Amino acid sequence: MTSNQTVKTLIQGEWNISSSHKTVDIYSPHKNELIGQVPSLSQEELDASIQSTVEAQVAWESKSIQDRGDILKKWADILEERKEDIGHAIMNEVAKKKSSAVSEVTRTADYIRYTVEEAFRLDGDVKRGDGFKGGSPQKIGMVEKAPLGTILAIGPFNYPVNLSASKIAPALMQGNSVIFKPATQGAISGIKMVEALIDAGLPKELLTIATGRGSVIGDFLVQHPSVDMITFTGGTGTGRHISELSSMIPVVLELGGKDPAIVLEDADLDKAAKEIVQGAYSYSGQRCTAIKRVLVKDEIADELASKIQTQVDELSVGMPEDNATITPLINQKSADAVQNLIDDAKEKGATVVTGDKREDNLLYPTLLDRVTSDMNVAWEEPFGPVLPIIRVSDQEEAIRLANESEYGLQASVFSKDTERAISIANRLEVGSVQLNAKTERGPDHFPFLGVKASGLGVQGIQESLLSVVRDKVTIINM
Ligand SMILES: NC(=O)C1=CN([C@@H]2O[C@H](COP(=O)(O)OP(=O)(O)OC[C@H]3O[C@@H](n4cnc5c(N)ncnc54)[C@H](OP(=O)(O)O)[C@@H]3O)[C@@H](O)[C@H]2O)C=CC1
Ligand SMILES: O=C(O)[C@H](O)COP(=O)(O)O
Repeated sequence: MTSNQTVKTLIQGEWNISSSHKTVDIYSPHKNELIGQVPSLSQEELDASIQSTVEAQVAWESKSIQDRGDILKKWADILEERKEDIGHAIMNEVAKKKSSAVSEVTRTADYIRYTVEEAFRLDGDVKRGDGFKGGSPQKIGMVEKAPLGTILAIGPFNYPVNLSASKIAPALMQGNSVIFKPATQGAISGIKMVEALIDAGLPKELLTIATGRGSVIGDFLVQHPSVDMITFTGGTGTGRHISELSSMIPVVLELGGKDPAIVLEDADLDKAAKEIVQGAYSYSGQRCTAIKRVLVKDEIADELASKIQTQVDELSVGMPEDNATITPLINQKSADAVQNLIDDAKEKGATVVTGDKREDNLLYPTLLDRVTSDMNVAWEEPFGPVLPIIRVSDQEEAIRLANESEYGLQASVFSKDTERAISIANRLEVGSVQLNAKTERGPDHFPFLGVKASGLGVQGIQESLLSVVRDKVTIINM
């Protein structure tokens, strides 16, 4: 494929390829064929584009919030009009089943609309000087929310449109400009999403799409002196690296997880099994919020395992075009990593209840029982369709194992005794706890956060809007 088949990126206010003609190949995970190329930008090109994006921010900030909102609402409408086309790109690039790929686009349009409305409601504050002992009533403090400047938004492959727009929309709405670094596997979808934004009327200079491999351009972007804030979703290793490199700027990190489902003896086991299977296996387990281990009381473990197995065996396995739930993983390396976890558990005595079958990067949904703490799958995050069942003797052991993980994104607790479930929830070191339901991010206006190795800062619509502004205080001395 030559460079004239390369998908153009947005640099210095123009849709363009790299002047070096260097590109990165994008292969479809399930067809295993080249589906396009994106420009591999040099540091010099990025630097020039960041400069023009920084300069464009001044005029954008001075626009009225209504005008900014109009452009973003139009963006949402265009995304919805193009949901099939963009959904198709997502499906091709990350092997997400067609219906979920399309609903990722409509979910994104809804997210943008809510962001606009929420931004209208986020007013500043007025402080009285005499509210503090000795303060003068002649002093009035006007506390406004000012944009931080230029936001570096870095997204992961698994939601290449939604998790990018959920960073870009709040940043723009609050008057910032944006450097968008899409995941390489997902960059074509990300570019299509930005095309819709430009067609909605966003000034082109206001956004740079920094295409190229994160391993090549990532450190340069993160350390760029014109970046005023970083918002990142991706792996914990990358997130840690970014937080070490960045200096004196705010950073929001949404990282990996090892979400436990704690199932108590008084739970509705049919409901628990259904929620656990949906939570663990949708999009082949490639979700940070996927249920990644079951901690179950020994006395009900056989029954629960059997109910989970029945449902796992009903999951459709195949291609994203056919709307299969289990589709090929993002690449061979990821499939190898998941397979290694399964093999390690088997060697150490785990029981394969179902699954453990592989065709290239297509892994069949796998359920492991009698997983113990010496097995890697008890602790590591598999970004794939494998679920370990860990049997516990009592509630205390479940809480201890849940909290022993380095991760702390979400957890589920299944019990008919709500007070008991809440008291367990209060002891879990995670961002959110779901009572009697699977772990998941939505609804999207709820705060979404991870603690420990799962993240730093909070997303969610209001929280994301607040993460890209600072207080600007003007004191009137009457
Ligand atoms: N908590 C949450 O909300 C979520 C967490 N995740 C986590 O993300 C992981 C899977 O996503 P994946 O895309 O593989 O994650 P990665 O961490 O591999 O990549 C995420 C993004 O970071 C970029 N990147 C890579 N190196 C650098 C660097 N040095 N500096 C700056 N950016 C860099 C990548 O670019 P490139 O693609 O070019 O390498 C990509 O855009 C899982 O661990 C999952 O749990 C995923 C979704 C949601
Ligand atoms: O990337 C992820 O995994 C998401 O943040 C989780 O979103 P979901 O729970 O809506 O799939």
